[in-house]
This record gives sequence, C-alpha cells and structure tokens, in this order.
Amino acid sequence: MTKQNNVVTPEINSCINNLISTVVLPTATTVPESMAMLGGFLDFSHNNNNNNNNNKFIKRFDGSKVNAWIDSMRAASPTRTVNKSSENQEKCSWILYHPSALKLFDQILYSAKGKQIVVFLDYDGTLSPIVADPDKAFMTRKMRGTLKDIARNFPTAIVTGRCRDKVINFVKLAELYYAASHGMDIMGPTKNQIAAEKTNKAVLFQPASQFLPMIDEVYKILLEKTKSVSGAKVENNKFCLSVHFRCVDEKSWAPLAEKVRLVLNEYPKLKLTQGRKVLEIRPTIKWDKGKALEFLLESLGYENSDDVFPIYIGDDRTDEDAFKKGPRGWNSCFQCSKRNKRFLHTSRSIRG
Ligand SMILES: O=P(O)(O)OC[C@H]1O[C@H](O[C@H]2O[C@H](CO)[C@@H](O)[C@H](O)[C@H]2O)[C@H](O)[C@@H](O)[C@@H]1O
Repeated sequence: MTKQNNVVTPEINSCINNLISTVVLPTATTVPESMAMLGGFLDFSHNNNNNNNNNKFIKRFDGSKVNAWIDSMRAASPTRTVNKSSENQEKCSWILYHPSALKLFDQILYSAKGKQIVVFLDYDGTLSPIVADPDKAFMTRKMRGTLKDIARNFPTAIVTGRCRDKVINFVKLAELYYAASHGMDIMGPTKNQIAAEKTNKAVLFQPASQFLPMIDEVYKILLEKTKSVSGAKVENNKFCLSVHFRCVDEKSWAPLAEKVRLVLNEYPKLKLTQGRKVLEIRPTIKWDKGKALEFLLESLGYENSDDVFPIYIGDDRTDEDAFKKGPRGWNSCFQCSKRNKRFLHTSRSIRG
C-alpha cells in the first residue's frame, strides 16, 4: 500500500465532511438499521461499548438456537411497525452513545491533525441503500464522486461481506482497496482491473482459500434446501454465503432458519452470524473485518502506530469487529448523515 501525505487542507476537510454527510440513510424512521456509524480514534470520556455481545458467533447449531437467530436478526433489522414511543426511547438512548460526526467534525479533524487518515467503508447500507434485491444495491453517482475525492486524498478501502467481483462491479473505482467476503479476499488498487484479475496480481491476501470447495458445496445444498421457501435467496459471496430473509414472510423465518441449521450441523468448520435480515455463513477461521483492517493498516506501514487516524464507516454488526480494532481500540462511534440532525446529542466532551 502506498502512503499519502495528509495535510488537512480546507479541501480535504470538505471531502471528509461530504463523505460523512452522504453515507446512506434509507429512512429516518427506525434506529440502528437506518443509521450509518463511524468509528475513529477519538477518546471519549465514557465507554460506549454497549454492544459487546452483538456480534458473537452462534457456536453450535442445536434446535433452540433457531429462535435466538431470529430474535437477533430482528434486533439487527427492526421492523417498521415498532410503537412510536418505544421507538423514540430507543433512538434517544442510542444517540446518547453515538453523537453526530458532523456536529463534532472540528474535533475529529483536530484529532486527525498531523496523522495519516485512512478511510474504511462498508458497502451495503453505508454506500448503497438497503433494497429488497441484493443484486440491485447500486451506489449513486454522487456517492461515487465523493469516494473518488476521498481516494484522491487518502488510502481508501471498501470492507464488505460481498464477494469482490460484485462489489467492484457496484463501486467501479480501481483506485480503492477492496476487502471483500468479510475481509477474506483483499485486493489493492490497480490501474487495469481486468489484467490484474487475470494474473491475480492485485490480490494481497486470501486467508480462507482452502474453504472454497466447502463453501461451494454448501451453497449448492442451501440453494436446493431453501428453494421451497418463497422469497428466500442464497447469495454466494465466494468465501462466505448469505441466506436472505428480507423477502420471506416473517412466519417462514423460523422454518427457513431451521433448514440452514440442519445444513450447517454437517459442517462444523463453518460458523454463522446475523446481519440485516440475513444469515451469513463463514469459515471458522479467526478472520473478520477487524482483522482485514489491521492487515491493511499493517500493509500501509502503520502497525501499532500513533501516526495514523483510521476512519471506519459501517452500519452492520460485522462492522463492529472493525470498530474494536486499532492501536487504542475504536472507542468512538458517531452517527452519520445530515438527516439525523434533529437527534443530535452533543453534550459529551471529546479529548483529542
Ligand atoms: O458487509 P456489507 O457490505 O454490509 O454486506 C453485508 C450483507 O449485505 C448485503 O445484504 C444486505 O443488503 C441487501 C441489499 O440492500 C439487502 O437486501 C439485505 O437484506 C441486507 O442484509 C449482501 O447481499 C449480503 O450478501 C452481505 O452479507
């Protein structure tokens, strides 16, 4: 990876500000599902790690786990029918711990002064809106322009659960780093994407290659087993799989999850996490978005360095693996997007 100089000029200020304010916020009516979060190295006077258990893997797949998956998936993707007052309460307490990045923008920049900013971005729900069909989660032109600006000034990586080909096809920017399949397929910027693909030259790291045949096998089995469930979709993300529940009637969630459980019982080397109306299946290796972030920082020469200011924007539970990483831990979370201004909470002090 190549280092870029970070002199925080007004132009750079505005391009970070732009990024923070343009990350996707599909509707402003619900809480975590619709809020993009930014993790950085600012040191809060409080510990906002109130989501400690959010991303724990479901270790083994006995029958009682199915309900837990469903509950957890619901919690990750609240439905639009929550009653107004509990919704407001939820919003308020969440916002208390995640103040607005835009409102605290000057402090964020102050903390970044003299340091190399490196930008990490989740794809779905952050750069693209959440839509019913995962193949149609397109990014806007405006977002692409903002990303281009960001990448001109800082090393910039997309860290996603999607497979590399698909996300590159959505983003269409060769100058970025891509950590696809939850960080299990890392690739650097390249001038000629097609040639780089053919020679595999731009690939930096693929820690789960030996799982490819198993993932492929499970993909085919899941396709077969879930085809009777209306609306279910299995997505092959190369080193991991996604079983989509978004278009499935909620009454069929438990039977669908049970089908997934029965398949996974035969594959102890695979584990499962929940996302936004999705169950994600991955190899049991100790590798996640957080490890990918560490890998990329190390490739940039910033291992254990105080000279780097990573910014990570993501909206999903798997992004919390990345929020936890970094030399001093990612102990600051902010909400992004201008549309949430009315929910700002700014009384917290920040030490730079
Ligand atoms: O790490 P990410 O980039 O956030 O990827 C996580 C999953 O994102 C996609 O699913 C989500 O977005 C879809 C399109 O908007 C939506 O239909 C689905 O309900 C969401 O869960 C992607 O399709 C999955 O494979 C990723 O695992």
